[in-house]
Amino acid sequence: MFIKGTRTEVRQRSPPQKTVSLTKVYILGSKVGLMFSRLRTSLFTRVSSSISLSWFSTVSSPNQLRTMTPKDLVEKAITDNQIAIFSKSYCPFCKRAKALLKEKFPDAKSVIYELDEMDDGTDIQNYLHTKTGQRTVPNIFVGQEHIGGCDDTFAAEKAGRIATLLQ
Ligand SMILES: N[C@@H](CCC(=O)N[C@@H](CS)C(=O)NCC(=O)O)C(=O)O
Repeated sequence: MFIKGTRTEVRQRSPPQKTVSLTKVYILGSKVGLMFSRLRTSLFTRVSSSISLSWFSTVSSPNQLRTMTPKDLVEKAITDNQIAIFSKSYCPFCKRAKALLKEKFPDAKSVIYELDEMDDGTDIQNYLHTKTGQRTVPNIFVGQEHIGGCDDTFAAEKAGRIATLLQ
């Protein structure tokens, strides 16, 4: 603006610094993130223990076997159990097969490995592929015999083969 030939600058005040409030937002964001992370961990722990307490009553937790090689883990799971299921927690075929076997054979000594939740899950899946020729999950063994995937398990159960293998 010009007044009497002299240039008068009209300076606007710079807005108040936002650093403090941004820092607060950042801290709040971190706290919310931490809360979600804790909630997720607690849910995971609860789900894992509820599975362990129901159908795998007589089997040691899969986590205790983590130091074994993939081959030893697979072979021990098969020899130590009547039913061994190599699964992935989110897999719908795995869910169907697990539900069927649990419903029809609730007393069978069983173990389920959720390969997607294990550090060496991919190595275990690779070993299963070498052993059985099957690349997919679920990969199921009953009475030390390879049954196959979900469809194979339903067919075997319908044919009475699983009941026979468990006798
Ligand atoms: N027909 C198969 C289908 C199994 C299948 O497609 N499983 C998927 C997961 S839902 C799989 O193994 N994908 C490859 C992988 O996860 O490595 C069965 O009855 O088991």
